[in-house]
Amino acid sequence: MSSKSLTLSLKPASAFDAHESQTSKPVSFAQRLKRTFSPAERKRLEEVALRNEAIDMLVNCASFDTDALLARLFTDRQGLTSEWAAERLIKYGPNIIHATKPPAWYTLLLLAATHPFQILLIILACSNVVIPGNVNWPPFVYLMLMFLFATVSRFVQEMKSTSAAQTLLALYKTHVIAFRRVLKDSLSVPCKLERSAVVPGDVIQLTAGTVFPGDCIIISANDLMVGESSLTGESIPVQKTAGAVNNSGGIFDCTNIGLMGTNVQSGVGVAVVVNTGDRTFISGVASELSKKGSRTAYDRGVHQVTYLLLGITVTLVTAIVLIDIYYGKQDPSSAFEFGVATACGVLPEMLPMVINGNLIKGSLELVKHRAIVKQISSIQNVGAMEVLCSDKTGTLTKDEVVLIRSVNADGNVSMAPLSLGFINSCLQEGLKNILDEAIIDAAAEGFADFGVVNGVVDAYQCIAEIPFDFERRCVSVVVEKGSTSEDSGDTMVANSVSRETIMVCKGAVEEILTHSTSFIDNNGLACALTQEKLSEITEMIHEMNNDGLRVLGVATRTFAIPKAGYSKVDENDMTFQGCLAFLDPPKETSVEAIQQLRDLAVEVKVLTGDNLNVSVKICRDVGIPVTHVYSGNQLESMSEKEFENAVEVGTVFAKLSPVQKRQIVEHLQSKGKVVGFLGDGINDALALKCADVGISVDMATEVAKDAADIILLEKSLLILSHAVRTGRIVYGNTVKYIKMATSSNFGNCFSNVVAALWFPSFQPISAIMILTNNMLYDISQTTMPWDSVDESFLEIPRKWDIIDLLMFIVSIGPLSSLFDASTFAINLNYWGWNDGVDTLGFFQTSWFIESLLTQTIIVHLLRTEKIPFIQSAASWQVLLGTGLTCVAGMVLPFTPMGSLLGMAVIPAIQYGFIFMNIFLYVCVVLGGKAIYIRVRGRWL
Ligand SMILES: Nc1ncnc2c1ncn2[C@@H]1O[C@H](COP(=O)(O)OP(=O)(O)OP(=O)(O)O)[C@@H](O)[C@H]1O
Ligand SMILES: [Mg+2]
Repeated sequence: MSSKSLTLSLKPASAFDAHESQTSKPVSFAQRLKRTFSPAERKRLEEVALRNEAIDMLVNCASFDTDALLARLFTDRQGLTSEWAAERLIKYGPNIIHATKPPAWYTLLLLAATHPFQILLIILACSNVVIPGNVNWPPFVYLMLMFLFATVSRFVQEMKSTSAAQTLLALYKTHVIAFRRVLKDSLSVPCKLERSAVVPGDVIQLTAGTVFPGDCIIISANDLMVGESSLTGESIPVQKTAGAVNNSGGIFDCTNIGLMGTNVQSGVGVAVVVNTGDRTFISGVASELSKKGSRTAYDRGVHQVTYLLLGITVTLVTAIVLIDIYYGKQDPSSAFEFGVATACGVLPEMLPMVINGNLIKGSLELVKHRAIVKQISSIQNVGAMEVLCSDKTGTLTKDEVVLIRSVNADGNVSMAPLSLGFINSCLQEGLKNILDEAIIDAAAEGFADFGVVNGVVDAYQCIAEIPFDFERRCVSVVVEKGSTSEDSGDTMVANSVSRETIMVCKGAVEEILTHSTSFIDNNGLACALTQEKLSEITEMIHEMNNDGLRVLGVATRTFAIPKAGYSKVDENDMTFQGCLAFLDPPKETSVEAIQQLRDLAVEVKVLTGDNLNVSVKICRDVGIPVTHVYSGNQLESMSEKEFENAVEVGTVFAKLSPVQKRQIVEHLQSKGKVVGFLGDGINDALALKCADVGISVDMATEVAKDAADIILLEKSLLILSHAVRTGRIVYGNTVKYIKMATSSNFGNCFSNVVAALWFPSFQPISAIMILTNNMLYDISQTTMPWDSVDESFLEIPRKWDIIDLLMFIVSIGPLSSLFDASTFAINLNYWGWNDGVDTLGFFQTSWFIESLLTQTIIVHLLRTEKIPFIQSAASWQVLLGTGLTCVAGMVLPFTPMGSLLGMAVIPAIQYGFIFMNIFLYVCVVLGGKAIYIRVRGRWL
């Protein structure tokens, strides 16, 4: 290592140091912080100050010319050396936003310990030891042990889910191309860097699909259009420029700034990274954005369930407390304590644990089927998916596009379109996709026959490019014949390609024809493109499309005098050179996969940017109905009503722009549908982000992968049917828990109201017994993710339905109250346990056992719509869990722990009464279930 490079490598760090030392430790600010805020708040505020400073510096940099900017960032156009990059990586840390890092273990522990349920346990525990003269240690110890157990189990579950999420994220990587060199004097090479390895000063390449890896200043741009919807919600891309700008308007007015997370929609360029990780603009809004972005069907469902349960709890508990106070059964503080314990009984506080357990299990299951779930909650949305919108290439068709025909405007085989297409595909730097690859492959073969493959591209110098975009659907390069290999091109390229400046445009054939005024005939002569000829060419293209061929048009325009710059408006008055036809055959598995999705009641719609005829042909081949097909233009000219109808009935939508793809997804969602979107292109990113579940593939563009929730390691619809089934199992086991827990807890709570009115002088169960009951039941429920789900349940999409949940709770819940009432009657009248003092232990113990047993046994009835054990049995884990809970409940009164809880050993005959009650209860629930299914048409 030379001393020169060492000096240079140290410079950046010290310069940035100086910058930071001004910002992070301004003495008065720090002192003020210390005086006013807690250490955690102080840290957060310091971070905010640092970020603001970094953003100010970014805006400041926007006004620098490129050389000054690079000097300021201690880098140059060749990029960083490996050593500089390594030093900066140590200094600034990996390029990760703090908000997306997993919480530390102590944060999880703190959250687990401060859950309302846990706080209540502490309050109840302390209430036994704080009143002087009434200190009761055993219940205190018991409640504290309960607190410990609940905290540890919640903490372990949270740790498991965090590490599973991290494992899944580690399977998925995002990249960017940066220029780096080994030493200062070495040649700079573009290298594929993982996004987390990008550091300030890195010089990165921008092509369509690139996601800005940090906050950057653009130093070179050619028709660079950047999508900022991830930040601003605005779907129209913004034109970016290179070079100094007036920065007085702020960050969004500086057209040379590319912010982290935004992406290149079209065009090419180079940018230098200024800020990374927590210093970026997006890091300040990351948590807000993630909140906004996560309102999927699942999240909406969970929110609704939470509010519903809170509503029910508050209503019933208020009723109990008021009745107790009214009858003077307890003093207000004990009534409140009892009320809170009852609330704990109703709330399924294991819900987050059960949901997480289910999600983790499902996500890890999907990895086996070669799909990575980026956001584990998406797994439920896949199960709920009713419509899958998909693009066409690589999904329905193979990812192996082959060029099979190159024809002129007369339909005769001609090498000119291929050679021109080849020049265009090789020289364009923007979006190179499988069509370009197919052209290059075919041209290489074709040219090889003529022995001139090498040198053709060298013979032409690209002087300008008008990059591809999905609105124009074409790309142009402007070339000049170079001097290095005089003869090489002439044999291949049509006569019109001479030594002049020529623009070669290739793209969707309809668009190319619209902008052409002449064509090259069989003799190589340019003729006027009449209406008649146009119809003839269109007819020829239709025929190729009907054979399943994708067709691109190629046209040229010659400039006698080179222009200073070229843009879209120059793509006019062109000479149509001919067509390139590609074979894009459907995958063998597509028919089966579509059928599988249909069997799972998932409707498939194809949303493509490609031509209508070829899309219809492919869809027909794979079994997608093609009776209602629409093109983007048709949709545009429709009234709102017509559009709604078209989106509803249509199965194939062609020639769509990226915004139209998103509009269709949005519209389906507004009709209450859960929508999935499968796509891999830049043009799919908006729709992917907007869908309830965005699905992309590992080979996709970075922007599509970024927007997706699930990444398939193989682009196959077959994986999707596994994903759908897994999602539905996850949903099934979650909803089972919610319905079972809430309905039986609701029943118990309702029985408490009945008891409060019936025998106002004492409580049917003590607060501590409610908590014990609740805890035993919850332990048995932790086995729920391992339960099996009936095949019939997996047949249709399942989504959260709050009305259904409410109906379930109020219809099934109170059934248990009937038998609770019967136990109360036996206790009061047969045994005479009604003094609320000497016989209180008997009364409360017998109801404790009865309520725990009914609640646990009923799990087997509620978990399936079929006849339990005979037609559908739970998994062994659930059988074991519920069995042990029942045994524990019955044994408890005989143990010292039982007496601690105030339990008494009840007469053997009372067990007989309880079992009889339970038997009758099971019969009634079976009957109730049959009626419920008949009326509501569903069970779970
Ligand atoms: N490399 C290219 N050069 C020129 N034109 C292209 C190129 N790639 C695509 N096009 C044109 O743009 C249109 C839309 O692009 P594309 O087919 O990739 O859209 P899409 O919605 O992703 O379709 P698909 O469903 O097939 O993936 C194509 O039909 C084609 O006419
Ligand atoms: Mg595509």
